[in-house]
Amino acid sequence: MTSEAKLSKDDMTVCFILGGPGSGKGTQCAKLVQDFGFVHMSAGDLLREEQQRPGSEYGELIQNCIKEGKIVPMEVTITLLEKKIIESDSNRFLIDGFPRQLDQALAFEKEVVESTLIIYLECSEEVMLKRLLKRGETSGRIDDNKETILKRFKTFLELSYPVVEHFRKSGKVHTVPCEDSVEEVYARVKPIFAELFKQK
Ligand SMILES: Nc1ncnc2c1ncn2[C@@H]1O[C@H](COP(=O)(O)OP(=O)(O)OP(=O)(O)O)[C@@H](O)[C@H]1O
Ligand SMILES: O=c1ccn([C@@H]2O[C@H](COP(=O)(O)O)[C@@H](O)[C@H]2O)c(=O)[nH]1
Ligand SMILES: [Mg+2]
Repeated sequence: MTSEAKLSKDDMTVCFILGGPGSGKGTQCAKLVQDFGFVHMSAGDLLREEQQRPGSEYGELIQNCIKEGKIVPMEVTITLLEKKIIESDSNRFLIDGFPRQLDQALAFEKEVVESTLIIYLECSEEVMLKRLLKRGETSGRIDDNKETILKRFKTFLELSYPVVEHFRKSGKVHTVPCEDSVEEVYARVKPIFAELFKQK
């Protein structure tokens, strides 16, 4: 990583999709991809891919962090995200579940590219817990169990939510209540994108 942003906000659009564990980030991103042609990059998925890549020097570190609901050092995550952006033909990206911590937000915007828009999916822990326990019946994710979910909630509140607060000052954050059905939540998200970006 260098000390200056490598990419320009004038040439590309990066939207951060933030929210607690199980708030529905991935679900809403899938719908935005269909309607607005963004490339969806889930930081968690990229880390899981890297963890499983034979020969990865970060495999064990990533696995331990995910199991404990902790945050993987930003050098690893930013390198994976940056590589995906540079390799892509697109210039519209939804970055789901990143930045997870204030220093990550500052580093990514300074060294890679500034974000255009932030969606914050607001959800109670009660609803998120219910969704994640249900997802855990089939997901196979090592962090979809009650013990890890509670740790993930703590990490979100203490380290990740301050990222949302930070971006609020820039006026880029749109807070979306997300305890209703997928379609009802998307009916709130879609107009935000429709106003800023052309539909496919
Ligand atoms: N609005 C909704 N109503 C009911 N269930 C939902 C809703 N949105 C998502 N879900 C379900 O909740 C679970 C979590 O959703 P999703 O994977 O999109 O969340 P996430 O924020 O990406 O979670 P994580 O942070 O763990 O990656 C999934 O099983 C999904 O089908
Ligand atoms: O930027 C990130 C994103 C994720 N992690 C780790 O992965 C898990 C799962 O993330 P999901 O977004 O729920 O898929 C998360 O609890 C962290 O341990 C990360 O460190 N940095
Ligand atoms: Mg997800």
